[in-house]
Amino acid sequence: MTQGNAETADAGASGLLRIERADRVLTVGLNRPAKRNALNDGIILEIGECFASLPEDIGAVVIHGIGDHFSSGLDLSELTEHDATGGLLHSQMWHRVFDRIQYSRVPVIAALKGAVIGGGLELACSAHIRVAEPSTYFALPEGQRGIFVGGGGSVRLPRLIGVARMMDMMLTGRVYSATEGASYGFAQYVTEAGNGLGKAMELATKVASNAPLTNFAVLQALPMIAEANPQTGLLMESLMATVAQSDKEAKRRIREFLEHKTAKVKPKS
Ligand SMILES: COc1cc(/C=C/C(=O)SCCNC(=O)CCNC(=O)[C@H](O)C(C)(C)COP(=O)(O)OP(=O)(O)OC[C@H]2O[C@@H](n3cnc4c(N)ncnc43)[C@H](O)[C@@H]2OP(=O)(O)O)ccc1O
Repeated sequence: MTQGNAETADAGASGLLRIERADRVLTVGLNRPAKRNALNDGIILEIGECFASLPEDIGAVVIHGIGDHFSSGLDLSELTEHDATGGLLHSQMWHRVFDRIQYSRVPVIAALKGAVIGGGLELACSAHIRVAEPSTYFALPEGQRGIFVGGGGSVRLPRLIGVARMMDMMLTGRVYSATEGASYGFAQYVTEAGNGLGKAMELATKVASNAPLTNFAVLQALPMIAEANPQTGLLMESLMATVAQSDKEAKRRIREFLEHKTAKVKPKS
């Protein structure tokens, strides 16, 4: 990990990640541009360490790619070293790391550009919000390589884009542009060229200003509620709402609004 400034998290020192901090936002840069940020074991393990040891006062994380691409996916030069058992362990290692992202205490925003391929797309899907520059393209070329997704893609991607579209992607190798991707749910924002990281930082600063308990409920409870049967879901919602509103942070924020001390909710003029 490259030391960005004195407040940089301490996930390792290999240079595979460039981790920097701006106020309450941590940026995690995949730093193998010569290999188009292909995800080798080293970089996956460092991502895992980084998310396991997020500083307590961090409010959001932005993950991005150094160079022209987010990530070209699994480092294909390493996969050939695995037998079946090794393959299983490898995939499960990715699952653990990407779960740390998905179940992170704070929101994670992926700033995408260029290639978002295979395991790179699986990584992006474990984030909570995805921002794409116009250069971004999404693809799952596993079929061409004779492999299958191994980073949780078969679980997370159908939930974003549907089983039929994922089947089409995997069977035909179809490449989706940034705008197509956004319309299908790969990305929530498409920015101007060169502004992906800036937009992601802007969003991260905004989400980091939310009450931590609300962010926690959105990240941890919302996905479970959405998949639960309606009765269970509604009960979970009521419980979560009760916990959140009894927190002193909610009381403080609501009082500030009633005393006209905080911003109103208005559309941008
Ligand atoms: C099965 O268990 C799994 C699976 C997985 C996840 C699976 C996957 O991710 S499958 C998808 C794998 N990725 C690809 O097939 C993409 C391959 N790369 C490209 O198509 C191109 O490199 C590019 C991304 C479009 C960029 O093109 P360009 O800008 O022209 O750059 P290049 O000259 O091609 O590349 C420069 C340099 O980087 C090397 N490289 C690029 N991508 C990879 C890669 N994915 N793996 C290894 N190396 C890569 C390329 O070879 C060049 O190297 P040189 O030495 O020649 O300079 C997950 C978990 C499981 O358990």
